Amino acid sequence: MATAAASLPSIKLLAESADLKSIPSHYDYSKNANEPTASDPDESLPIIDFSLLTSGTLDQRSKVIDDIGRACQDWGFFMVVNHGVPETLMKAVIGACNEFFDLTEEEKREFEGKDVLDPIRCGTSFNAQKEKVFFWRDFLKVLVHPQFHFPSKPLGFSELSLEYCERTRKVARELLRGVSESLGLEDCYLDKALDLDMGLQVFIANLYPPCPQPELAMGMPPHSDHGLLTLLIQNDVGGLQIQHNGKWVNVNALPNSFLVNTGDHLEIFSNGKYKSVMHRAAVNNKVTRISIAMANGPSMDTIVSPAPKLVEDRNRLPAYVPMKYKEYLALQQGNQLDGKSCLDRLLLVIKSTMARSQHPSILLMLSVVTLSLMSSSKIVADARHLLETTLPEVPKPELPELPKPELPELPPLPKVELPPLPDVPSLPKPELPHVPELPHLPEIHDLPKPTFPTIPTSLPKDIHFPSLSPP
Ligand SMILES: O=C(O)CCC(=O)C(=O)O
Ligand SMILES: [Fe+2]
Repeated sequence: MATAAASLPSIKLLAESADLKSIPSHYDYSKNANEPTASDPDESLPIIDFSLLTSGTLDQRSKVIDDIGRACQDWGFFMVVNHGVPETLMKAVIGACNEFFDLTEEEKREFEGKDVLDPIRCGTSFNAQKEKVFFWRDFLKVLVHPQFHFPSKPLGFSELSLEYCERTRKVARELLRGVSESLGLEDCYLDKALDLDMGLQVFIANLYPPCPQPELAMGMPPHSDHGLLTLLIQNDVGGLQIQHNGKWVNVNALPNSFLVNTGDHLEIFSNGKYKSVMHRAAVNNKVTRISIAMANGPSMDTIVSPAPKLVEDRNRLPAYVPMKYKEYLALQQGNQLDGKSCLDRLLLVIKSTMARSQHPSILLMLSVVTLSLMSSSKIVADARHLLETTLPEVPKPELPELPKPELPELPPLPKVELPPLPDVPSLPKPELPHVPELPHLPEIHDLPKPTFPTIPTSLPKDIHFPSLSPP
């Protein structure tokens, strides 16, 4: 595939080639995966009025926070209205993206990038080096925070996008404060735990030109996003579909709204309460669709694990192995885009335990393996202590080789009842060593008698005494 990938033209070029009546077979996604078609949703998609979050009364704010929590839990998706980002700015950035994709193939090659973590990358499909079937999509992907990078062409694109990135980042951070509160945490808990001051923001522009056989091709296959929340806008042409209650539903966007979806790192952080939503982009045979997704995540160096407060305080087992965000990103971006396969790797320990273990002690032991990878040293220490003191006879289990799992849907985690800690036996009174008696002090002998100088007893003979007789 590497040869085909290396010579793969942009989808724009292919779509514009004269007389294209059918798609080349390596764009036929239907051969690869029989994806069910989408329909319009039975109920209306959740709508969040952003202005009530920032300037509503206390009651209005707490209602919006409840709505955000419910939307994250039931849908993994909501539309945000009254967000304060000017519509003119949104439209101008979409227009500038269109101009970028209009650059010549050679001009765009300057921004191609090599590595999946390069700050500026453009190309076609998702990861053409790894794919067997390609997607009907060209893209530009730029890391815009904590450092702002951007292509130097077309003129003015970078300045306009900087403004747009900053405005959407503010909206995303405000929404994440609401998300944090909706989880029963302080509004700044998530922000601090995931170091959002240094949070990664990625600007992703997608171009989906008209496709002669839209029912066979796929713009973007089913996937979840890696970050916390993604804010998406489009050029008034629909195509986004999300999975809801096992069915694919069309997202019919409200004018001037952000389409917001939950990402894998929100699922990890909330310990599975807010699942990242599966979504895909369908294509059409009439007009070009452009979308801009702003992915907002933790800082690249944060090791993300389920929020300790959600695990410790609520007596839950963490359901995901911790991983540095940067490594997760490299893993997801460096492979084929395949549903939630990347996130599933972090879930495997628990899943395989659930699937194979009949014995709660094995569940406990494997949980300790999970826990020992976690940052909360208190939980790890408690769990290890428990294992050592209550289960000394349990042999280390021989874990079978895990096949590329066809795993059943994860049933809800059972609450593991931890046995009470054993009584600590009282320590025997220590035998104190015998302290030897002090030796007698030596007797102080009489001081030697001082020798006094001998005082002469007779006067010297030659002393002359004056005569005492009267003269
Ligand atoms: O274009 C769309 O509607 C979806 C894009 C998307 O999912 C993404 O860029 O991650
Ligand atoms: Fe996405």
